[in-house]
Amino acid sequence: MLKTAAIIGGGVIGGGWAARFLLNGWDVRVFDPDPEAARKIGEVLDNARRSLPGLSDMPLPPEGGLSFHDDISDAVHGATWIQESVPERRDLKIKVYKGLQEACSPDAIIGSSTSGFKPSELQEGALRPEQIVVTHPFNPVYLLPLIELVPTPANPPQLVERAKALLTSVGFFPLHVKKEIDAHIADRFLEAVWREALWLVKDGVATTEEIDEAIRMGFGIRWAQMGLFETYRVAGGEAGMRHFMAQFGPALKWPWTKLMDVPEFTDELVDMIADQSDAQSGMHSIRDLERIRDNNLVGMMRALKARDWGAGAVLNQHDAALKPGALPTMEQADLSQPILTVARAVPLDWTDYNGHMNEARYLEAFAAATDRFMEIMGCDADYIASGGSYFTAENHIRYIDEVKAGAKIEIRTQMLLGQGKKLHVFHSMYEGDKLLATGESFLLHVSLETRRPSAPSADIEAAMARIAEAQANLPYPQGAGAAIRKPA
Ligand SMILES: NC(=O)C1=CN([C@@H]2O[C@H](COP(=O)(O)OP(=O)(O)OC[C@H]3O[C@@H](n4cnc5c(N)ncnc54)[C@H](O)[C@@H]3O)[C@@H](O)[C@H]2O)C=CC1
Ligand SMILES: C[N+](C)(C)CC(=O)CC(=O)[O-]
Repeated sequence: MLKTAAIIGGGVIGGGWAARFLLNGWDVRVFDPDPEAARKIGEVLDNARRSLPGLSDMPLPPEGGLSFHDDISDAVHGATWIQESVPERRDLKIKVYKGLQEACSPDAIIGSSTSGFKPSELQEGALRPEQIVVTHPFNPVYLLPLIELVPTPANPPQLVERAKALLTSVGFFPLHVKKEIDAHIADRFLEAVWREALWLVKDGVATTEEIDEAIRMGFGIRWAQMGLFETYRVAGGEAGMRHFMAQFGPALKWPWTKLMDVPEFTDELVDMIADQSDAQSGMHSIRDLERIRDNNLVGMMRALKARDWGAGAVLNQHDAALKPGALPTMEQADLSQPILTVARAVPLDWTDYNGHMNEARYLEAFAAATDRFMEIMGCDADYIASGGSYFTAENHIRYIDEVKAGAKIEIRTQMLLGQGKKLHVFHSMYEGDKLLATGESFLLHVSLETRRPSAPSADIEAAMARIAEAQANLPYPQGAGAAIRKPA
Protein backbone atom coordinates (compact mmCIF):
# COMPACT_ATOMS: atom_id res chain seq x y z
CA MET A 1 0.00 0.00 0.00
CA LEU A 2 1.16 3.53 -0.81
CA LYS A 3 1.80 5.19 2.54
CA THR A 4 1.05 8.83 1.78
CA ALA A 5 -1.16 11.00 3.97
CA ALA A 6 -2.42 14.49 3.21
CA ILE A 7 -2.93 16.76 6.21
CA ILE A 8 -5.40 19.56 5.51
CA GLY A 9 -5.08 22.06 8.35
CA GLY A 10 -1.87 21.71 10.35
CA GLY A 11 -2.74 23.31 13.70
CA VAL A 12 -2.76 21.60 17.10
CA ILE A 13 -4.59 18.53 15.79
CA GLY A 14 -3.37 18.41 12.19
CA GLY A 15 0.22 18.68 13.50
CA GLY A 16 -0.43 15.67 15.76
CA TRP A 17 -1.80 13.62 12.85
CA ALA A 18 1.22 14.60 10.73
CA ALA A 19 3.58 13.41 13.50
CA ARG A 20 1.69 10.12 14.00
CA PHE A 21 1.89 9.27 10.29
CA LEU A 22 5.48 10.44 9.80
CA LEU A 23 6.87 8.55 12.79
CA ASN A 24 5.11 5.42 11.58
CA GLY A 25 6.90 5.62 8.25
CA TRP A 26 4.33 7.49 6.10
CA ASP A 27 5.08 10.35 3.74
CA VAL A 28 3.07 13.40 4.77
CA ARG A 29 1.90 16.27 2.53
CA VAL A 30 0.54 19.32 4.32
CA PHE A 31 -1.79 22.07 3.11
CA ASP A 32 -2.37 24.99 5.49
CA PRO A 33 -2.56 28.65 4.37
CA ASP A 34 -1.01 29.82 7.65
CA PRO A 35 2.55 31.05 6.85
CA GLU A 36 3.57 29.79 10.32
CA ALA A 37 2.30 26.26 9.66
CA ALA A 38 5.74 24.72 9.04
CA ARG A 39 7.12 26.16 12.29
CA LYS A 40 4.09 25.02 14.28
CA ILE A 41 4.18 21.49 12.86
CA GLY A 42 7.93 21.41 13.50
CA GLU A 43 7.32 22.10 17.20
CA VAL A 44 4.65 19.40 17.46
CA LEU A 45 7.06 17.03 15.68
CA ASP A 46 9.84 17.82 18.18
CA ASN A 47 7.50 16.84 21.02
CA ALA A 48 6.39 13.72 19.18
CA ARG A 49 9.95 12.60 18.40
CA ARG A 50 10.95 12.76 22.07
CA SER A 51 7.88 10.88 23.31
CA LEU A 52 6.33 8.50 20.76
CA PRO A 53 9.18 6.21 19.61
CA GLY A 54 10.08 5.26 23.19
CA LEU A 55 6.50 4.19 23.96
CA SER A 56 7.20 1.20 21.79
CA ASP A 57 9.53 -1.65 22.73
CA MET A 58 10.19 -2.18 19.02
CA PRO A 59 11.81 0.20 16.56
CA LEU A 60 9.32 2.27 14.58
CA PRO A 61 9.80 2.22 10.79
CA PRO A 62 12.15 4.85 9.34
CA GLU A 63 10.50 8.28 9.41
CA GLY A 64 8.61 9.30 6.25
CA GLY A 65 9.17 12.51 4.25
CA LEU A 66 7.35 15.77 5.10
CA SER A 67 6.38 18.32 2.44
CA PHE A 68 4.33 21.53 2.43
CA HIS A 69 2.11 22.51 -0.52
CA ASP A 70 0.57 25.84 -1.54
CA ASP A 71 -2.17 24.13 -3.46
CA ILE A 72 -4.64 21.70 -1.90
CA SER A 73 -4.82 19.65 -5.14
CA ASP A 74 -1.09 19.17 -5.02
CA ALA A 75 -1.24 18.13 -1.33
CA VAL A 76 -3.85 15.41 -1.84
CA HIS A 77 -2.19 14.06 -4.96
CA GLY A 78 -1.38 10.37 -4.44
CA ALA A 79 -2.66 10.32 -0.85
CA THR A 80 -4.30 7.15 0.49
CA TRP A 81 -5.47 8.96 3.64
CA ILE A 82 -6.61 12.60 3.77
CA GLN A 83 -7.12 14.07 7.24
CA GLU A 84 -9.05 17.31 7.49
CA SER A 85 -8.35 19.32 10.67
CA VAL A 86 -9.46 22.83 9.75
CA PRO A 87 -11.29 25.00 12.32
CA GLU A 88 -14.61 23.71 13.66
CA ARG A 89 -16.90 25.42 11.12
CA ARG A 90 -19.19 23.28 9.00
CA ASP A 91 -19.27 25.68 6.03
CA LEU A 92 -15.47 25.76 5.92
CA LYS A 93 -15.12 21.98 6.14
CA ILE A 94 -17.66 21.47 3.33
CA LYS A 95 -15.84 23.99 1.16
CA VAL A 96 -12.53 22.24 1.81
CA TYR A 97 -13.97 18.83 0.77
CA LYS A 98 -15.28 20.36 -2.43
CA GLY A 99 -11.80 21.62 -3.33
CA LEU A 100 -9.95 18.46 -2.43
CA GLN A 101 -12.40 15.91 -3.85
CA GLU A 102 -11.91 17.37 -7.32
CA ALA A 103 -8.24 16.39 -7.09
CA CYS A 104 -7.95 13.36 -4.83
CA SER A 105 -8.22 9.68 -5.68
CA PRO A 106 -11.78 8.32 -5.29
CA ASP A 107 -10.19 5.46 -3.32
CA ALA A 108 -8.64 7.74 -0.71
CA ILE A 109 -10.27 7.90 2.72
CA ILE A 110 -11.14 11.41 3.90
CA GLY A 111 -11.25 11.58 7.70
CA SER A 112 -12.50 14.63 9.56
CA SER A 113 -11.12 15.52 13.00
CA THR A 114 -14.37 17.30 13.86
CA SER A 115 -15.12 17.31 17.56
CA GLY A 116 -18.84 17.59 17.16
CA PHE A 117 -20.30 17.52 13.64
CA LYS A 118 -22.05 14.37 12.55
CA PRO A 119 -20.56 12.72 9.43
CA SER A 120 -23.87 13.07 7.56
CA GLU A 121 -23.61 16.84 8.08
CA LEU A 122 -20.16 16.81 6.47
CA GLN A 123 -21.16 14.52 3.60
CA GLU A 124 -24.03 16.84 2.55
CA GLY A 125 -23.50 18.14 -1.01
CA ALA A 126 -20.12 16.38 -1.34
CA LEU A 127 -18.92 15.13 -4.72
CA ARG A 128 -18.45 11.63 -3.26
CA PRO A 129 -20.08 11.47 0.21
CA GLU A 130 -19.08 7.82 0.52
CA GLN A 131 -15.41 8.87 0.92
CA ILE A 132 -15.93 11.02 4.01
CA VAL A 133 -15.97 9.70 7.60
CA VAL A 134 -15.39 11.25 11.00
CA THR A 135 -12.11 10.19 12.59
CA HIS A 136 -12.07 12.17 15.82
CA PRO A 137 -8.71 12.10 17.65
CA PHE A 138 -7.55 13.18 21.10
CA ASN A 139 -4.83 15.63 21.92
CA PRO A 140 -1.89 14.80 21.76
CA VAL A 141 -2.78 12.84 18.65
CA TYR A 142 0.75 11.38 18.41
CA LEU A 143 0.40 9.67 21.82
CA LEU A 144 -3.26 8.93 22.60
CA PRO A 145 -4.66 5.84 20.88
CA LEU A 146 -8.38 6.68 20.64
CA ILE A 147 -9.96 7.61 17.30
CA GLU A 148 -13.74 7.77 17.19
CA LEU A 149 -14.50 6.40 13.74
CA VAL A 150 -18.01 7.51 12.80
CA PRO A 151 -19.38 6.44 9.41
CA THR A 152 -22.89 6.78 7.92
CA PRO A 153 -24.84 4.33 5.74
CA ALA A 154 -23.33 6.20 2.75
CA ASN A 155 -19.90 4.74 3.57
CA PRO A 156 -19.36 1.24 2.13
CA PRO A 157 -18.52 -1.31 4.87
CA GLN A 158 -15.25 -2.09 3.05
CA LEU A 159 -14.16 1.54 3.44
CA VAL A 160 -14.91 1.39 7.18
CA GLU A 161 -12.87 -1.81 7.51
CA ARG A 162 -10.02 -0.29 5.50
CA ALA A 163 -10.09 2.80 7.73
CA LYS A 164 -9.93 0.63 10.85
CA ALA A 165 -6.99 -1.39 9.51
CA LEU A 166 -5.10 1.69 8.45
CA LEU A 167 -5.62 3.54 11.75
CA THR A 168 -4.56 0.41 13.66
CA SER A 169 -1.41 0.15 11.55
CA VAL A 170 -0.19 3.52 12.87
CA GLY A 171 -0.94 2.58 16.48
CA PHE A 172 -4.44 4.03 16.95
CA PHE A 173 -7.40 2.34 18.62
CA PRO A 174 -10.32 3.00 16.24
CA LEU A 175 -13.59 2.94 18.18
CA HIS A 176 -16.37 2.31 15.67
CA VAL A 177 -19.26 4.61 16.70
CA LYS A 178 -22.22 2.85 15.14
CA LYS A 179 -24.83 5.58 15.52
CA GLU A 180 -23.92 9.14 14.67
CA ILE A 181 -24.66 11.77 17.30
CA ASP A 182 -23.49 15.35 17.89
CA ALA A 183 -20.10 15.30 19.67
CA HIS A 184 -19.80 11.50 19.22
CA ILE A 185 -19.18 9.61 22.51
CA ALA A 186 -16.17 11.04 24.34
CA ASP A 187 -16.86 14.74 23.80
CA ARG A 188 -20.30 14.29 25.35
CA PHE A 189 -18.53 13.32 28.59
CA LEU A 190 -16.02 16.13 28.27
CA GLU A 191 -18.85 18.57 27.65
CA ALA A 192 -20.76 17.34 30.72
CA VAL A 193 -17.69 17.64 32.98
CA TRP A 194 -16.82 21.04 31.44
CA ARG A 195 -20.33 22.42 32.10
CA GLU A 196 -20.36 21.14 35.67
CA ALA A 197 -16.90 22.64 36.24
CA LEU A 198 -18.00 26.02 34.85
CA TRP A 199 -20.84 26.08 37.37
CA LEU A 200 -18.53 25.19 40.26
CA VAL A 201 -16.24 28.12 39.36
CA LYS A 202 -19.09 30.54 38.64
CA ASP A 203 -20.85 29.67 41.90
CA GLY A 204 -17.58 30.18 43.81
CA VAL A 205 -17.55 26.56 45.01
CA ALA A 206 -14.07 25.75 43.68
CA THR A 207 -11.19 27.31 41.76
CA THR A 208 -9.84 25.92 38.49
CA GLU A 209 -6.94 24.44 40.49
CA GLU A 210 -9.18 22.75 43.06
CA ILE A 211 -11.26 21.22 40.28
CA ASP A 212 -8.13 19.89 38.58
CA GLU A 213 -6.93 18.40 41.89
CA ALA A 214 -10.31 16.70 42.36
CA ILE A 215 -9.81 15.05 38.97
CA ARG A 216 -6.11 14.21 38.94
CA MET A 217 -5.83 12.99 42.54
CA GLY A 218 -8.71 10.56 42.22
CA PHE A 219 -11.18 9.59 39.57
CA GLY A 220 -9.03 10.80 36.64
CA ILE A 221 -6.38 8.17 37.34
CA ARG A 222 -9.08 5.58 37.93
CA TRP A 223 -10.81 6.35 34.63
CA ALA A 224 -7.53 6.14 32.73
CA GLN A 225 -7.28 2.45 33.50
CA MET A 226 -10.87 1.16 33.83
CA GLY A 227 -13.23 3.76 32.45
CA LEU A 228 -16.60 4.42 34.09
CA PHE A 229 -18.69 1.25 34.17
CA GLU A 230 -15.93 -1.17 35.17
CA THR A 231 -14.86 1.24 37.92
CA TYR A 232 -18.43 1.46 39.29
CA ARG A 233 -18.87 -2.31 39.07
CA VAL A 234 -15.92 -2.68 41.44
CA ALA A 235 -17.37 0.09 43.64
CA GLY A 236 -20.50 -2.05 44.08
CA GLY A 237 -18.44 -4.52 46.14
CA GLU A 238 -19.09 -8.24 45.85
CA ALA A 239 -22.62 -7.63 44.54
CA GLY A 240 -21.13 -5.58 41.70
CA MET A 241 -23.09 -3.31 39.36
CA ARG A 242 -26.56 -4.11 40.70
CA HIS A 243 -25.61 -3.12 44.22
CA PHE A 244 -23.86 0.01 42.95
CA MET A 245 -27.02 1.08 41.12
CA ALA A 246 -29.25 0.26 44.10
CA GLN A 247 -27.05 2.42 46.34
CA PHE A 248 -26.47 5.38 44.04
CA GLY A 249 -29.58 5.22 41.81
CA PRO A 250 -31.59 7.50 44.12
CA ALA A 251 -28.91 10.20 43.80
CA LEU A 252 -30.12 10.72 40.23
CA LYS A 253 -33.14 12.49 41.76
CA TRP A 254 -31.05 14.56 44.18
CA PRO A 255 -29.52 17.92 43.25
CA TRP A 256 -26.11 16.43 42.38
CA THR A 257 -25.77 18.18 39.02
CA LYS A 258 -26.56 21.40 37.21
CA LEU A 259 -25.85 19.79 33.90
CA MET A 260 -28.99 20.70 32.02
CA ASP A 261 -28.55 24.42 32.69
CA VAL A 262 -25.75 26.05 30.74
CA PRO A 263 -23.90 28.83 32.59
CA GLU A 264 -23.93 32.01 30.56
CA PHE A 265 -20.46 32.62 29.11
CA THR A 266 -20.26 36.23 30.32
CA ASP A 267 -17.07 38.32 30.17
CA GLU A 268 -17.03 38.09 33.95
CA LEU A 269 -17.00 34.27 33.91
CA VAL A 270 -14.37 34.18 31.15
CA ASP A 271 -12.13 36.59 33.12
CA MET A 272 -12.61 34.64 36.32
CA ILE A 273 -11.59 31.35 34.71
CA ALA A 274 -8.71 32.85 32.71
CA ASP A 275 -7.34 34.62 35.82
CA GLN A 276 -7.60 31.51 37.97
CA SER A 277 -5.97 29.44 35.23
CA ASP A 278 -3.11 31.99 34.99
CA ALA A 279 -2.63 31.83 38.76
CA GLN A 280 -2.67 28.02 38.62
CA SER A 281 -0.43 27.41 35.60
CA GLY A 282 0.86 30.75 34.27
CA MET A 283 4.38 29.98 35.50
CA HIS A 284 4.70 27.36 32.72
CA SER A 285 4.69 28.07 28.98
CA ILE A 286 2.29 26.04 26.86
CA ARG A 287 5.28 24.15 25.38
CA ASP A 288 6.46 23.33 28.94
CA LEU A 289 2.99 22.10 29.83
CA GLU A 290 2.93 19.97 26.69
CA ARG A 291 6.21 18.35 27.70
CA ILE A 292 5.02 17.78 31.28
CA ARG A 293 1.81 16.25 29.89
CA ASP A 294 3.76 14.00 27.48
CA ASN A 295 6.17 12.84 30.21
CA ASN A 296 3.23 11.90 32.42
CA LEU A 297 1.29 10.22 29.61
CA VAL A 298 4.28 8.14 28.55
CA GLY A 299 4.90 7.02 32.16
CA MET A 300 1.25 6.10 32.69
CA MET A 301 0.83 4.38 29.34
CA ARG A 302 4.02 2.37 29.79
CA ALA A 303 2.79 1.28 33.23
CA LEU A 304 -0.44 0.08 31.57
CA LYS A 305 1.70 -1.62 28.92
CA ALA A 306 3.45 -3.70 31.56
CA ARG A 307 0.00 -4.84 32.76
CA ASP A 308 -1.18 -5.41 29.14
CA TRP A 309 -4.29 -3.43 30.02
CA GLY A 310 -6.37 -0.69 28.38
CA ALA A 311 -4.27 1.73 26.34
CA GLY A 312 -1.21 -0.38 27.29
CA ALA A 313 -2.69 -3.45 25.57
CA VAL A 314 -3.14 -1.39 22.39
CA LEU A 315 0.55 -0.42 22.54
CA ASN A 316 1.52 -4.09 22.94
CA GLN A 317 -0.58 -5.02 19.90
CA HIS A 318 1.19 -2.32 17.90
CA ASP A 319 4.57 -3.71 19.06
CA ALA A 320 3.50 -7.22 18.04
CA ALA A 321 2.70 -5.88 14.56
CA LEU A 322 6.09 -4.14 14.37
CA LYS A 323 8.08 -7.14 15.65
CA PRO A 324 8.35 -9.35 12.52
CA GLY A 325 11.41 -8.12 10.70
CA ALA A 326 12.49 -5.77 13.51
CA LEU A 327 14.67 -8.36 15.29
CA PRO A 328 16.25 -11.39 13.61
CA THR A 329 15.20 -14.94 14.43
CA MET A 330 17.68 -17.82 14.78
CA GLU A 331 17.30 -18.49 11.05
CA GLN A 332 17.66 -14.83 10.01
CA ALA A 333 20.59 -13.86 12.25
CA ASP A 334 24.23 -14.00 11.23
CA LEU A 335 25.13 -16.32 14.10
CA SER A 336 28.85 -15.76 13.63
CA GLN A 337 28.42 -12.23 15.02
CA PRO A 338 26.83 -10.90 18.22
CA ILE A 339 23.06 -11.13 17.61
CA LEU A 340 20.75 -8.08 17.56
CA THR A 341 18.48 -8.59 20.59
CA VAL A 342 17.15 -5.07 21.29
CA ALA A 343 16.42 -2.16 18.90
CA ARG A 344 14.36 0.66 20.37
CA ALA A 345 14.20 4.32 21.34
CA VAL A 346 14.94 5.36 24.94
CA PRO A 347 11.54 6.11 26.54
CA LEU A 348 10.93 9.34 28.43
CA ASP A 349 10.30 7.48 31.68
CA TRP A 350 13.79 5.92 31.54
CA THR A 351 15.51 9.26 32.14
CA ASP A 352 16.28 10.82 35.51
CA TYR A 353 17.29 14.05 37.28
CA ASN A 354 20.65 14.00 35.45
CA GLY A 355 18.82 14.29 32.12
CA HIS A 356 19.98 10.90 30.83
CA MET A 357 19.03 7.23 31.04
CA ASN A 358 18.93 6.10 34.63
CA GLU A 359 21.35 3.34 35.65
CA ALA A 360 18.52 0.95 36.55
CA ARG A 361 17.12 1.19 33.00
CA TYR A 362 20.37 -0.17 31.54
CA LEU A 363 19.61 -3.35 33.45
CA GLU A 364 16.03 -3.26 32.12
CA ALA A 365 17.36 -2.98 28.56
CA PHE A 366 19.89 -5.79 29.11
CA ALA A 367 17.19 -7.96 30.71
CA ALA A 368 15.10 -7.45 27.55
CA ALA A 369 18.15 -8.50 25.50
CA THR A 370 18.50 -11.66 27.60
CA ASP A 371 14.77 -12.40 27.18
CA ARG A 372 15.11 -12.05 23.42
CA PHE A 373 18.23 -14.24 23.37
CA MET A 374 16.32 -16.92 25.31
CA GLU A 375 13.45 -16.61 22.79
CA ILE A 376 15.88 -17.03 19.87
CA MET A 377 17.24 -20.23 21.48
CA GLY A 378 13.70 -21.61 21.82
CA CYS A 379 13.01 -20.59 25.44
CA ASP A 380 9.88 -18.72 24.33
CA ALA A 381 6.48 -18.21 25.98
CA ASP A 382 5.29 -21.74 25.07
CA TYR A 383 8.46 -23.32 26.44
CA ILE A 384 8.16 -21.34 29.67
CA ALA A 385 4.47 -22.33 29.98
CA SER A 386 5.63 -25.97 29.73
CA GLY A 387 7.68 -25.51 32.92
CA GLY A 388 11.27 -24.63 31.93
CA SER A 389 12.96 -21.23 32.10
CA TYR A 390 16.13 -19.39 33.07
CA PHE A 391 16.88 -17.52 36.31
CA THR A 392 19.66 -14.90 36.40
CA ALA A 393 22.38 -15.66 38.93
CA GLU A 394 24.71 -12.71 38.34
CA ASN A 395 24.87 -9.43 36.37
CA HIS A 396 27.65 -6.98 35.70
CA ILE A 397 27.08 -3.64 33.96
CA ARG A 398 29.69 -1.17 32.71
CA TYR A 399 28.37 2.33 32.02
CA ILE A 400 30.51 3.78 29.24
CA ASP A 401 28.62 6.74 27.75
CA GLU A 402 25.39 8.59 28.48
CA VAL A 403 22.25 8.43 26.39
CA LYS A 404 19.15 10.63 26.31
CA ALA A 405 15.40 10.17 25.80
CA GLY A 406 14.40 9.44 22.22
CA ALA A 407 17.87 8.11 21.22
CA LYS A 408 17.79 4.94 19.14
CA ILE A 409 19.72 2.17 20.85
CA GLU A 410 20.66 -1.36 19.81
CA ILE A 411 21.95 -4.27 21.87
CA ARG A 412 24.01 -7.08 20.37
CA THR A 413 24.55 -10.31 22.28
CA GLN A 414 27.48 -12.71 22.28
CA MET A 415 27.13 -16.09 23.98
CA LEU A 416 30.20 -16.81 26.10
CA LEU A 417 28.93 -20.17 27.33
CA GLY A 418 25.83 -22.19 26.59
CA GLN A 419 26.10 -25.68 27.90
CA GLY A 420 23.85 -27.84 30.05
CA LYS A 421 22.05 -25.64 32.53
CA LYS A 422 24.58 -22.78 32.20
CA LEU A 423 24.08 -19.73 29.99
CA HIS A 424 26.61 -16.88 30.01
CA VAL A 425 25.90 -13.91 27.72
CA PHE A 426 27.61 -10.60 27.01
CA HIS A 427 25.50 -7.70 25.74
CA SER A 428 26.88 -4.53 24.10
CA MET A 429 24.62 -1.47 23.86
CA TYR A 430 25.17 1.06 21.06
CA GLU A 431 23.78 4.34 19.80
CA GLY A 432 24.91 4.20 16.17
CA ASP A 433 28.57 3.19 16.40
CA LYS A 434 29.02 4.57 19.91
CA LEU A 435 29.35 1.94 22.64
CA LEU A 436 27.16 3.04 25.56
CA ALA A 437 27.38 0.13 27.97
CA THR A 438 28.02 -3.57 28.35
CA GLY A 439 26.02 -6.02 30.40
CA GLU A 440 27.16 -9.49 31.32
CA SER A 441 24.74 -12.06 32.68
CA PHE A 442 25.09 -15.56 34.01
CA LEU A 443 21.90 -17.61 34.04
CA LEU A 444 20.83 -21.08 35.10
CA HIS A 445 18.15 -23.15 33.48
CA VAL A 446 15.49 -24.06 36.08
CA SER A 447 12.38 -26.12 36.45
CA LEU A 448 9.54 -23.77 37.31
CA GLU A 449 7.95 -26.60 39.25
CA THR A 450 10.83 -27.43 41.62
CA ARG A 451 12.39 -23.92 41.37
CA ARG A 452 15.76 -25.74 41.15
CA PRO A 453 18.37 -25.87 38.36
CA SER A 454 17.54 -28.43 35.70
CA ALA A 455 18.68 -29.48 32.22
CA PRO A 456 17.15 -27.56 29.29
CA SER A 457 15.30 -29.30 26.46
CA ALA A 458 17.28 -31.05 23.75
CA ASP A 459 16.19 -28.34 21.30
CA ILE A 460 17.67 -25.60 23.49
CA GLU A 461 20.87 -27.63 23.95
CA ALA A 462 21.08 -27.94 20.15
CA ALA A 463 20.43 -24.21 19.62
CA MET A 464 23.16 -23.30 22.13
CA ALA A 465 25.59 -25.69 20.43
CA ARG A 466 24.82 -24.10 17.05
CA ILE A 467 25.42 -20.57 18.35
CA ALA A 468 28.58 -21.66 20.23
CA GLU A 469 30.02 -23.16 17.08
CA ALA A 470 29.15 -20.11 14.96
CA GLN A 471 30.56 -17.64 17.50
CA ALA A 472 33.66 -19.72 18.34
CA ASN A 473 35.96 -17.35 16.45
CA LEU A 474 34.71 -14.16 18.09
CA PRO A 475 37.28 -12.61 20.43
CA TYR A 476 36.49 -12.71 24.14
CA PRO A 477 34.86 -9.28 24.61
CA GLN A 478 36.75 -6.50 26.29
CA GLY A 479 35.35 -5.99 29.78
CA ALA A 480 33.95 -9.50 30.12
CA GLY A 481 34.66 -11.10 33.49
CA ALA A 482 35.45 -7.68 34.97
CA ALA A 483 34.75 -6.78 38.59
CA ILE A 484 35.01 -3.59 40.63
CA ARG A 485 38.51 -3.75 42.05
CA LYS A 486 39.59 -2.72 45.49
CA PRO A 487 41.18 0.76 45.22
CA ALA A 488 44.97 0.47 45.34
N1 LIG B 1 -7.86 21.24 19.86
C1 LIG B 1 -8.44 20.12 20.31
O1 LIG B 1 -8.35 19.79 21.48
C2 LIG B 1 -9.17 19.22 19.37
C3 LIG B 1 -9.67 19.66 18.16
N2 LIG B 1 -10.31 18.78 17.31
C4 LIG B 1 -10.87 19.24 16.03
O2 LIG B 1 -9.79 19.39 15.11
C5 LIG B 1 -10.07 20.43 14.18
C6 LIG B 1 -8.94 21.44 14.18
O3 LIG B 1 -8.79 21.97 15.48
P1 LIG B 1 -7.41 22.57 16.02
O4 LIG B 1 -6.27 21.84 15.43
O5 LIG B 1 -7.56 22.65 17.48
O6 LIG B 1 -7.46 24.02 15.42
P2 LIG B 1 -6.24 25.01 15.11
O7 LIG B 1 -6.82 26.36 15.08
O8 LIG B 1 -5.09 24.75 16.00
O9 LIG B 1 -5.81 24.58 13.64
C7 LIG B 1 -6.59 24.78 12.50
C8 LIG B 1 -5.63 24.93 11.32
O10 LIG B 1 -6.38 24.95 10.13
C9 LIG B 1 -5.79 25.90 9.26
N3 LIG B 1 -6.76 26.30 8.26
C10 LIG B 1 -7.70 27.27 8.32
N4 LIG B 1 -8.41 27.30 7.16
C11 LIG B 1 -7.90 26.33 6.36
C12 LIG B 1 -8.20 25.86 5.05
N5 LIG B 1 -9.17 26.39 4.33
N6 LIG B 1 -7.46 24.84 4.57
C13 LIG B 1 -6.47 24.29 5.28
N7 LIG B 1 -6.14 24.70 6.52
C14 LIG B 1 -6.86 25.70 7.06
C15 LIG B 1 -5.35 27.04 10.19
O11 LIG B 1 -4.36 27.83 9.59
C16 LIG B 1 -4.83 26.24 11.37
O12 LIG B 1 -3.46 25.96 11.26
C17 LIG B 1 -11.43 21.01 14.59
O13 LIG B 1 -12.44 20.41 13.83
C18 LIG B 1 -11.55 20.59 16.06
O14 LIG B 1 -12.87 20.44 16.51
C19 LIG B 1 -10.40 17.45 17.60
C20 LIG B 1 -9.88 16.95 18.77
C21 LIG B 1 -9.29 17.81 19.76
C1 LIG C 1 -12.40 20.47 23.51
N1 LIG C 1 -12.59 19.52 22.39
C2 LIG C 1 -14.03 19.34 22.25
C3 LIG C 1 -12.02 20.14 21.20
C4 LIG C 1 -11.88 18.31 22.79
C5 LIG C 1 -11.84 17.18 21.82
O1 LIG C 1 -12.49 17.15 20.80
C6 LIG C 1 -11.02 15.99 22.17
C7 LIG C 1 -9.86 16.19 23.12
O2 LIG C 1 -8.71 16.00 22.71
O3 LIG C 1 -10.09 16.48 24.28
